[in-house]
Amino acid sequence: MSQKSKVLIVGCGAVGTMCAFTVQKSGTATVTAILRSNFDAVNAQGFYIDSIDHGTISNWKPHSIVRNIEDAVQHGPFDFVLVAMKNLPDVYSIPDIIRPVVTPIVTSIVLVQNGIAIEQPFLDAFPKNTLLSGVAMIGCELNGRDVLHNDPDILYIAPFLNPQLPEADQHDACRKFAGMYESGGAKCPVVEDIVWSRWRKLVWNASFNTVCALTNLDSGRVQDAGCVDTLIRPAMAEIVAIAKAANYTLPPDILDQMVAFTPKEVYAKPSMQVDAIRGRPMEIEVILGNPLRTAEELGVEAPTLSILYKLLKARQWAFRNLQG
Ligand SMILES: NC(=O)C1=CN([C@@H]2O[C@H](COP(=O)(O)OP(=O)(O)OC[C@H]3O[C@@H](n4cnc5c(N)ncnc54)[C@H](OP(=O)(O)O)[C@@H]3O)[C@@H](O)[C@H]2O)C=CC1
Ligand SMILES: CC(C)(CO)C(=O)C(=O)O
Repeated sequence: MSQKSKVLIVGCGAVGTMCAFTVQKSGTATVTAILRSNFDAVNAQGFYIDSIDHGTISNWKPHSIVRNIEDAVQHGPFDFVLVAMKNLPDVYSIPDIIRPVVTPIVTSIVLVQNGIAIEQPFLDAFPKNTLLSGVAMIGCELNGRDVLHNDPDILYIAPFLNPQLPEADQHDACRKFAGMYESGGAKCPVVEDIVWSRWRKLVWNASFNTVCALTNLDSGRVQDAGCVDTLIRPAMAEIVAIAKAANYTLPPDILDQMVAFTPKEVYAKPSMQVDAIRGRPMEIEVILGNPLRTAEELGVEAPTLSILYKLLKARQWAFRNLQG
């Protein structure tokens, strides 16, 4: 019998908990999760998960839970360190945070995060480790120990190739992770071009996430309010133009696809709106800052994204300076 993989979840929020659940359900891994604000609640009663993929599960716990990175070290060395924290390079350095649990050669780092151009800091910090880049098409929210998972989990994944390691080993690690994820009951397609997948998802995140966060209207009400034509489609079109200038061509009907992917009656709150409601830092840099920097380098006009970016930065300033 082959040995179980050791998996550590850093960022066991909405997405991280669903990843932890899926990996543990596969029966092929032992899962350690770092919990912070909800450690005591989960330690006492476990998570309550209401999942469109897995059904209703009460009192679920990862194999081990710990309070911080230092306490996680004893459960390693890890084969996979799955990062599902918010990607906030303006607030913290994730490579610095995970460094104690990344063993050279042994550990593959798996990013399950939104945004574009998020991989390079990890390649720079960990030249001896495989990096897997994952784009999650999931919808979920965590409140305390309660997870509502209402949009099926499809995790597109690929190695973000590290030129210092044999390519075959990186593909092997990716296939191993994807196999584990699929046997846990979710979808995990290995794709050719993960950067293209990131641009594709960014079309939604840079428009719906940002406008919902700024207006505090969910994905249905923001459409009732008329924002699709005034803000959302213009923002989407600018992402498509920046991607094209960067040599990533998206399908001609991508705007219609993304709007159709968002039925009004679902009334979902995108993750950035959830952060805005909670007064937490938002992923402004990886969702708007990075594409805007690419636009500037490549000479693409992006007036709508630029205004959304400035407004979100001001909103974030208010969280930090007026709300403590
Ligand atoms: N929610 C969704 O539907 C989707 C989200 N995504 C992306 O997935 C990623 C995760 O999002 P989401 O799950 O919504 O985020 P959450 O805010 O629900 O979860 C983030 C978690 O990270 C934890 N955390 C923060 N800092 C640290 C740290 N230093 N060490 C350990 N844990 C830490 C937080 O703990 P605590 O709360 O205790 O501070 C929290 O549990 C983001 O990039 C998001 O854009 C992608 C697709 C869909
Ligand atoms: C598109 C969506 C809602 C879920 O896939 C998302 O990415 C988010 O909330 O940030």
